[in-house]
Amino acid sequence: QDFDAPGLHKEKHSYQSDVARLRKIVINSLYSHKDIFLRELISNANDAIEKLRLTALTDKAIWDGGEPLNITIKTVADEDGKGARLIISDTGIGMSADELSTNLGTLAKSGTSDFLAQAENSAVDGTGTGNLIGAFGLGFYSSFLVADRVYVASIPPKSAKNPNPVQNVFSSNADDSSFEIFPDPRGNTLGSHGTEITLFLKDDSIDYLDNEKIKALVNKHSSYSTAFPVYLFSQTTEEVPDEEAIVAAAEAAAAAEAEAAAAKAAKSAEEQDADEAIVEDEEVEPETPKAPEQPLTKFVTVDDWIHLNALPPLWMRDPKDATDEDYELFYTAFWKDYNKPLSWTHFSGDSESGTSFKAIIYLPSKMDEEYWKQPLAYKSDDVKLMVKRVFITSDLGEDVLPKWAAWVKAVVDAEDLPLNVSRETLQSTRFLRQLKSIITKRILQLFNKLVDEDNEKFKEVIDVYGSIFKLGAVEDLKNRDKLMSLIRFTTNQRNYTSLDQYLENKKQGQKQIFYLSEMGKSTEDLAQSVFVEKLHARGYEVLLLNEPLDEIFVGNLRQYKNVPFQDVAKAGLKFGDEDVEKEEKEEKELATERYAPLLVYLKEHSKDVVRDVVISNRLVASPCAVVADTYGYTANVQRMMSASNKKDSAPNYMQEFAAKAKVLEINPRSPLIEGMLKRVERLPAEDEEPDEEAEAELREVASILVDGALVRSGFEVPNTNLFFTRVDRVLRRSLGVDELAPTDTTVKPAPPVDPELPEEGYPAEFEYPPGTEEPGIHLPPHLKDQVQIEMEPIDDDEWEKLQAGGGNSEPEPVHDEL
Ligand SMILES: Nc1ncnc2c1ncn2[C@@H]1O[C@H](COP(=O)(O)OP(=O)(O)OP(=O)(O)O)[C@@H](O)[C@H]1O
Repeated sequence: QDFDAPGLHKEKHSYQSDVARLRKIVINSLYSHKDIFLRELISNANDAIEKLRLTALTDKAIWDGGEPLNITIKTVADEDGKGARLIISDTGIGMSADELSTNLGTLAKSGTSDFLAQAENSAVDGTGTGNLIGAFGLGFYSSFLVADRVYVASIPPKSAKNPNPVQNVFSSNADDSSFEIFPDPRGNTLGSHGTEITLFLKDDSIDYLDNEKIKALVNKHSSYSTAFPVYLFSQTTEEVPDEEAIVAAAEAAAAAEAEAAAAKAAKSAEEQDADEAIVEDEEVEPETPKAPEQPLTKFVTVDDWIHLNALPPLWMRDPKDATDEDYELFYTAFWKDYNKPLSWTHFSGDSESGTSFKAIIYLPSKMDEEYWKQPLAYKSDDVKLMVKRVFITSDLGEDVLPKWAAWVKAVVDAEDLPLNVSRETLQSTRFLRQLKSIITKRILQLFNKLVDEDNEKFKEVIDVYGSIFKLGAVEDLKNRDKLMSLIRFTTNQRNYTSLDQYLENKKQGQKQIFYLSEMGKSTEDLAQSVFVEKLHARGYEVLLLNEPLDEIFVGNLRQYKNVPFQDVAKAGLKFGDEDVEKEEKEEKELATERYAPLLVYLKEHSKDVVRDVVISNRLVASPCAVVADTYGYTANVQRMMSASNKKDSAPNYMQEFAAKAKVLEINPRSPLIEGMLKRVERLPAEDEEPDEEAEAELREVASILVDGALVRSGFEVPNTNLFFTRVDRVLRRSLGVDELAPTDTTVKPAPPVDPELPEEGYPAEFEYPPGTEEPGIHLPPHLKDQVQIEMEPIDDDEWEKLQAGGGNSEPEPVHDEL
């Protein structure tokens, strides 16, 4: 009986809407990647067998270790008229009718809707379909790339919940929005557990009937997807001895011999009779009759199961026998990461506890986004522990790796651990405790090897792992020095500079490592900062830090090889060359004397923002800058503090104090500052008649100067509106426009309240954009930060037309802009 036999009771179910969408995307956009279906189905089969084996560790009734665990592939040409089929079976955990319906009819993944929206977009513009496969395992639904009809027959093992499991079938057509579930009309063909997926191939996919193609595909994409054997059904024609023909031939030969003997006897009797009569007759031997010629072999079709993944797993092989491609394919198959790994190391060893093991450690080329959300709480399941090639667990507990290395992907195969080791016992084994230092040591070695051997690759490493090294240096005291030596910085002079290189470039007398830190700012912008200008002009190197971790990093470490870090935006900066410093000191003293009136004036004027105003020796071209005290907040830290304290309404005096702990530094060589000094000096003395206009003007210039210094130094101005009103006034003055001439600020008020209430709800035919439940403007996620919505002004005529159309008889005042 087949799946479509008449009279079967088939229960019809609808696909969850996301499944319908996903299937559509898969079918429409991944056409040129059809091959992936096989990899996906083999990977599912592997997972199902793995699950069976793991469940059986605690419940022997499920599988006693006797029956073989394997995956089989069989092709059937359309000789029986049912259609060409590819059948993929496994002896895994199987599914009940309910599981068939939930697992194959719904998507349980979080973030699926986002993914689908993204996928739909990339499918529309034809880009990124390759990435799409990478971003999301398309799993079972990729079957529909090659099949227009799919049947999944499955039976779960006997369990307390399901003591008499039945083999059920899930069936669906590629274009159906529903699927059916029904008991398998063939009865139980799968034994005690397992799944069989029958793909009725589309006309354009008949080439998957070719065993050679299947072999090539499994070799390329799936030889590492599973450690369980994958067998391909094959039929070959062989020439074998044809027993029947041999017997018949022997009989025929015997008969012919007998006939010949009889003929000979008859002839000799005849000869005796005629002996005297015909003496001259020549003696002629009677011809021996030949047995009819028959082939003694025949051609038979021989069924065979070819083992496709017979090579030992990659980690068990000698690294010399494996190619880069082998390592890359293994990585993809094992961790389902479709981005090529950055690098890897393959080694074997003996732990101190005497366990010998083989391992491969990979550096992924992208950090899992989840990692950076909470690097110190990230728990990976990417270190896979095997015992004698059998997967045991990837849950190795909290501390299997240092936090900074929790992203690593590794497979470790231990020879001498018991196969049925439970997670709890495992965690107390010495081997696991040693694993942490083994893996950490090897990762660091791998990074150092890249530093020594492959500079270009190491730059890629820095782009991905740069922040990780900083985190590690803060968090992992034991490996701090090694991690510090891996960190690279952009400086005002070069890129990818290590701290050792920085120290080699240190100038005579320099006793500080100079840095400027502002999160999120480009290093180009940082290099232009007022705080860097003099250091740069004099040839000093300054580390330009713009990553979130940087401030924490320098704040925690404070020094490298006994040389302290110095924030160039803070007080305490010392060049260290005594002569210059002496000269500068004298210059500064002279300037302080000369600029005393301006310093006093500015100090009074900016007392709400800064603690003091002083002559600067750090500025070259800029007129002024705001510098934080050693204990004060830099602009960067102040921004971080105010972002994290927005909701905290209670005033924090410590913070206010720290925020004000900054100094305005002015550049005595700047003409602007000189000009201001002159203006201050020209102000009438206290006992003279005040010149209100001149005073107001100077106040304004001073305010703009202080605010400008704040902005230049990365701080926010206290009152942006006021700042711009002042700039506006100065601009008017410089243009000779009347400062007090008012701007026409009249606007047309809104029309009166509309008495008509909008209808509730939305029209019946209203369709929300896919993936949204709320009305509104919905942008696909990749456009969210790039698109701004602008309202178009409606001109008066148009508005009046609208008004007239709306039946409003009285002319209403109208808006000139909406
Ligand atoms: N051969 C199988 N045996 C048992 N269960 C299966 C089999 N194939 C699929 N399933 C079940 O169906 C679910 C959905 O499969 P699907 O391939 O769509 O996604 P997935 O395997 O969970 O994810 P991904 O393919 O992205 O790894 C699986 O999680 C599993 O529970």
